Amino acid sequence: MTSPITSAISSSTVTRHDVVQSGKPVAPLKHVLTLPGITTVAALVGAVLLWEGAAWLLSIPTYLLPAPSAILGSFSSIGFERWAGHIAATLRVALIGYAMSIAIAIPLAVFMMRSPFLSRTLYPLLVVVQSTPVVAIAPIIIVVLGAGDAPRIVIASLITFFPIVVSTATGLAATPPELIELSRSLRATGLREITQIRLPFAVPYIFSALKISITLAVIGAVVAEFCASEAGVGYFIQLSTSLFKLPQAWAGLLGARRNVAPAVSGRRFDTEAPLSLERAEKRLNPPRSRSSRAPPGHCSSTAGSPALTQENGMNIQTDTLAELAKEAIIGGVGTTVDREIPVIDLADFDNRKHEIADALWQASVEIGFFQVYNHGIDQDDIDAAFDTAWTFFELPTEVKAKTPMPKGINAGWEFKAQVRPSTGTPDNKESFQITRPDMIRLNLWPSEDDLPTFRDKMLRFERQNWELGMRILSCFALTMGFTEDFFTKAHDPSSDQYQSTLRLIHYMSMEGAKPEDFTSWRAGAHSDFDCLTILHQKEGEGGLQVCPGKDAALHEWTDVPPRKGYITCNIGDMLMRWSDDQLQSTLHRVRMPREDEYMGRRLSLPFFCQANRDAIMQGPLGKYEAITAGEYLTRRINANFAKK
Ligand SMILES: O=C(O)CCC(=O)C(=O)O
Ligand SMILES: [Fe+2]
Repeated sequence: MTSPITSAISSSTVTRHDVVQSGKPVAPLKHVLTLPGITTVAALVGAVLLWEGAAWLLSIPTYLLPAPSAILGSFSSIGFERWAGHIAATLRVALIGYAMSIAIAIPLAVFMMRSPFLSRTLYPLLVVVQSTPVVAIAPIIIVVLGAGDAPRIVIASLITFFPIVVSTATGLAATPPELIELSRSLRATGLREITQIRLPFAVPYIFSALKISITLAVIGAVVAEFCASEAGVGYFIQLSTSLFKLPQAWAGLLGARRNVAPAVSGRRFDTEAPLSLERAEKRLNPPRSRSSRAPPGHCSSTAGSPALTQENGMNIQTDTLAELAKEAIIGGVGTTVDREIPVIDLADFDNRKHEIADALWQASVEIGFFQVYNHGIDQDDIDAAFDTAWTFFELPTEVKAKTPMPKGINAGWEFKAQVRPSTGTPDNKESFQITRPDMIRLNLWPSEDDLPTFRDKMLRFERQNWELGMRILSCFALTMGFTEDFFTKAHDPSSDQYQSTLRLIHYMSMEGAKPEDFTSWRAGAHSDFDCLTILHQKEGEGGLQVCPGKDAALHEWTDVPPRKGYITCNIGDMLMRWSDDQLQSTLHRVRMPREDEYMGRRLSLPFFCQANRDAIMQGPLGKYEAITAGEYLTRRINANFAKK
């Protein structure tokens, strides 16, 4: 096995460049040569030396090709103020034209996407304008608009306009249709569909066009200055050539390359300027370790291999599971409202089964969350399970890292590795997951030396939760018209296909944390993958919030405070599918503590009743295509955990 620490902690500071297979450091020279820009600078210096040598050896006349040293000489003879004046003039024209173009092109693309009529009418006109060489129409525009900056700004704007309109329209139209359907089913307004779904999805397309257009804007400005101007780099080059001052013309050309282009694009070699396009793109569209972005025009995903992208705090996924689409559009903070969470008494279960089944059904159809009491698990057993869980989290990192969670598997230890599709940031937590067959198959139990009796205690608690889960699920089976043991058979614990999971979660203490740490989530908004979740929490360690389906578009969240003696339960996506969407798998999340709340560590122990791998899930109405619980779960896990 590779070092457990490096394989378990995905955000390790050790990079592949630093270590080769043998573990020895990479040779320093090789390291230097791989530094970005070094080889480019070396090639540039070589080319300049060759040019200089050729100019002297072959005695090339200065008016044909001046030597680099002659160009350098004219640079210094021109004077800084003159340079700065010409560069500023070109910059001003290029940037105003570029900004004007963006201000018109993006709204126009939105209108064209909304109106096929407008699109059919305007698109051919745009193609005609684009295919007319700007050099050809520049003199006409100058005649029409007269002297001053106006004609030059229009020319810079015209040349940049087409790529921005076309790319933006393409990005807006490429939004996955299931996301649009989902937003409409959540009654999102047209404006919200554009601003929160289509535009964020189009961000990479728009930025590709902006990057191309920024250099086009400089070309447009310089071309316009060739035709009519009294300042600017184009004017300076034109003037220098007409006076046969070729080294000066070359200096003007290199000055434009060296100063104008990087200034407008915000890039100087590999260093980012504070206002660069790339920085802006990263802000709107932060790359993440596990996201795989398709370049504009390429759709990268196939069913079963989810690809995630994040746009403006909202994740867009290309896996076709509708549940992922639901999670993807609910990353924001939203507001908090009070709602009643149903409370159900499970006492005298066998005699009251039908009454309990009705109460469970009603709660699950309406909100998908409920709390049960008289549930049959002793409070002492629950308290003991929390204590045992803490003995695991207290272990030194290197001991926990002996049992790391393998890729695509719901078992073992992970540290801040779960990135929710809703937020795109890792949950602020660590967890240890117990999925019985995987623990043996992949040797994921902590050893008895490291943690005596842990395994036995956790297995006992796992079994108690399974029993409670099956009791509740048998009520749903009754109401759905299945045999009472339908779900118990689908969660058969004696099968090697068993994949129900007991999860021990430790949310880090926020005592003394910086204000910015409170902007992340302990657990980002999600719906559970399973049939039913049985969630043990400790009184005083709140933070769980739910956002029921019909109100999801309003982003209204409700706190569900833990109460001693009550276990919070919720329907998961497997059961929602299996019931043809009659039962609600509700979005929920764990927020950071508020100022007046307990700031210490938070523990929770959810048990996820996940149907066995070989169970085929399909509801009586066949609303969803049949899928095995094994495939379903793998796809959901892969959409949540970093690829290793
Ligand atoms: O810790 C909690 O209260 C909720 C955890 C949760 O929702 C989950 O792990 O799916
Ligand atoms: Fe959950």
